[in-house]
Amino acid sequence: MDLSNFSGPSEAHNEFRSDTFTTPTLSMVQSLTRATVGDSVYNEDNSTLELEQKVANITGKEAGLFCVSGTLANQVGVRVNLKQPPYNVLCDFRAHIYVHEAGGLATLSQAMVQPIVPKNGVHLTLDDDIIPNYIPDDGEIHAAPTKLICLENTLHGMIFPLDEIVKIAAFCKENDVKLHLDGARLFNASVETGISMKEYCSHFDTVSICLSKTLGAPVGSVLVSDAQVIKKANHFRKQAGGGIRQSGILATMAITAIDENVSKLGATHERAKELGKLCESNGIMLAHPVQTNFVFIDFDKSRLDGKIFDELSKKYNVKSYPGRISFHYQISDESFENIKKVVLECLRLSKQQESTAAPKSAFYQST
Ligand SMILES: Cc1ncc(COP(=O)(O)O)c(C=O)c1O
Ligand SMILES: C[C@@H](O)[C@H](N)C(=O)O
Repeated sequence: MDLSNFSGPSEAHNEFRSDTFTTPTLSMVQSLTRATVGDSVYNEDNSTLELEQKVANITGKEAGLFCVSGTLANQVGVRVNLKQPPYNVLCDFRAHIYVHEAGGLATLSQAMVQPIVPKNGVHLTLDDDIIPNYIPDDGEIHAAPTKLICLENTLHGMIFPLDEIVKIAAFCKENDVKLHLDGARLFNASVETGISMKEYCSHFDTVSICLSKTLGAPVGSVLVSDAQVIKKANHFRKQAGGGIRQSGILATMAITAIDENVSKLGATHERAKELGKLCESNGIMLAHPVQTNFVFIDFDKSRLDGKIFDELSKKYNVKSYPGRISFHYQISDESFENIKKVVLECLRLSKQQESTAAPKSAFYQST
């Protein structure tokens, strides 16, 4: 069997569009020899049960539910926290669950969503953002009471401060509001801060953890919570068509991704920070501070030309959005040098061209 496709450099070696492009490794493929093939709709696949328990143990929760995507893990995580409409969900206006999950909050949860622009421009705070937008469940029939708050850590690569999480969690407990974390890149936050996954997750009712991005598994996320909550979440997952039959082959690859790649996240952050420093030392404005694996360049304020960036990306054989440069552990040394050349040459040529209408970056707009 020719496995050379998995043993050479990853196809994602020059991929800066997203860490979702990470590809399965030879060790992940080899893990398939250990995969069980039970029907996990009946909770009879041991590899899937092993993965779910592994992530539950890492996060300090009782149970986990393997989902085929972070979107499904989030949407089931939201739904399982909500009981009787009308209700309102508070989140950051940039939150993935609001911007990139196809309106699932409205359709799957019948939720009114209140997207909030954080006053500090970086992350939500209890006093400045949550409390002013919180709607009490006091019987006032014109409103939809707030019954869930969703945080995201990291959000655009930025780490949500633990002290603020603690304050928001205490508020939720005092006001019978549930708290969900979109932890698609929580491993990145934990590696960067040294704060354990258990500590972060202890403040939330439900947490979704992605394994298919920064960790490099081909598929999957795990929703973690109390056992009773996960039992009900499984019901909503099935309702959404998310019941998976022989998921053991995906589970063993995800287990391998956790075992082998968490330790590699720090190096991806260092590269992102290096690119961020290079930008700032050359007068290029960043839309967000670089804290983990994303560099968000403010093309408008920096007067950079997105078309020039795209042309240079082709010239240097890298794939990237102008406004967001994403790092992951499969980026090659050569591609890292090339993305730096793209950014610096884009600055030089944009200045040269002094285009008066620098087009907005194609994908992520700065706030
Ligand atoms: C913060 C965040 N949450 C959730 C998701 C959803 O994950 P998926 O693309 O697997 O649905 C993503 C996507 O990468 C994400 O960036
Ligand atoms: C686009 C979005 O769904 C994906 N999570 C990304 O960050 O690339």
